[in-house]
Amino acid sequence: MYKSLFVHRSRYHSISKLLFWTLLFLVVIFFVFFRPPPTPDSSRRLLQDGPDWKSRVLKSARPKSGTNRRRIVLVTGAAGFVGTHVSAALHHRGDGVVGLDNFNSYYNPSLKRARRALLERAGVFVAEGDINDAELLKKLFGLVKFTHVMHLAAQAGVRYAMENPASYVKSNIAGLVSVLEVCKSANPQPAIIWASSSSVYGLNTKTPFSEEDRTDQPSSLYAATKKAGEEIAHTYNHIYGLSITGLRFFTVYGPWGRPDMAYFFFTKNILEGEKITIFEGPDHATVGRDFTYIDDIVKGCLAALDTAKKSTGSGGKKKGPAQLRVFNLGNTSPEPVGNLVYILEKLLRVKAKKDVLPMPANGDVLYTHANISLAQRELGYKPSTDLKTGLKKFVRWYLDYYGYGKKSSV
Ligand SMILES: O=C(O)[C@H]1O[C@H](OP(=O)(O)OP(=O)(O)OC[C@H]2O[C@@H](n3ccc(=O)[nH]c3=O)[C@H](O)[C@@H]2O)[C@H](O)[C@@H](O)[C@@H]1O
Repeated sequence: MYKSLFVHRSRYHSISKLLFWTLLFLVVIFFVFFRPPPTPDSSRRLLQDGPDWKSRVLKSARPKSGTNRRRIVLVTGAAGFVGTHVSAALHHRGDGVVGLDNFNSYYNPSLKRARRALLERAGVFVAEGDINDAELLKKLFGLVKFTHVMHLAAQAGVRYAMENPASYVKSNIAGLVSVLEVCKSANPQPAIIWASSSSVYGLNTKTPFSEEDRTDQPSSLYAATKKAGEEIAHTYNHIYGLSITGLRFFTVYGPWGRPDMAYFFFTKNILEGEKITIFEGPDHATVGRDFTYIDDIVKGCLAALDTAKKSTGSGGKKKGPAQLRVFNLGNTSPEPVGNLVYILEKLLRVKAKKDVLPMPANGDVLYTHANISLAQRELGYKPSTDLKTGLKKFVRWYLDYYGYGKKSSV
């Protein structure tokens, strides 16, 4: 009996040994042959460690020689619509500019790459990376003493917030905090100008919207994250002495624009003979927007930067009260969405196939209209492009960029 038990045990041992070695063999094979490829983050980090990356950052950050410009600006979201235009304008006047963008796929990143190519041809380097990457931000601030941060990176779009709410929290709240954290610890601290939104007025019915009006009734998660951003700005200003200016943009449009916006995809659909939907409010109320042309917005951004006072703290310590501002940047001449479509039809010489439908409960608001007196007074902001002129410039760019023929009136 002992013998049979012994035989049984030794057989048991050899089976478990065999199992053990087979398992080990499989694990080794898995790691050698099926190891996951490096994540985009780690391969990006390799790029960021190269000497070429550093020298490109430093070169781009240098203000134009022969001018007395001293400003060195970090532009986040530099490959975005507003970011590209603002970076180009800052560089053009001689400021040092370093861009940062994560090239996410909210809309076709090839448009973002094309914008980056445009900037790089002009001499602006756009580093690839995320505003939530604290290590990357530290590295940039370690290399360059930024005087200003133009924080334009964000998850944009009102209606997409219902599809992907987490992306709004990640970019517009966590991302903003990450940028403010690196700014507060910098020595000297930069002044910050950042993109808020007209959507913070939410269900406010008092028009035109003034900075003093209530903004505690956001109608979309997008608006709520922008409103949260304004409160977060207050906190960092209060605790750390950061100089912060928030800009409430009103439906910005123009060349190199965002394909998720109505004027952009209406143009595409009209040209391709696809239907477009025009929303209307209860009792057939007209839906309207204070559409604002990109060049006017750029002027407003630069004026905000030029009038920003220095932050008062350094290395995470406040030394005194600092500037905290918020401005409407709109056109102050709202237009019904139907009018936008009418102008596009004329410019494209194509009749749109339209459906007029009640506005779904998707976070949209009925109407926006900016009171811009404060920006006029403090920034000298004076928008000068009407919707027809602005759309003409947009359509000209669109036809050229997407390679359409000449069948239009522009
Ligand atoms: O002002 C702002 O702060 C916001 O402006 C735009 O948001 P929105 O004004 O909703 O711009 P679009 O998405 O281009 O819509 C423009 C108008 O077209 C209407 N629309 C949109 C889509 C559609 O299929 N049909 C339609 O009639 C909307 O109701 C809205 O009145 C931007 O997308 C936001 O990122 C920005 O923050």
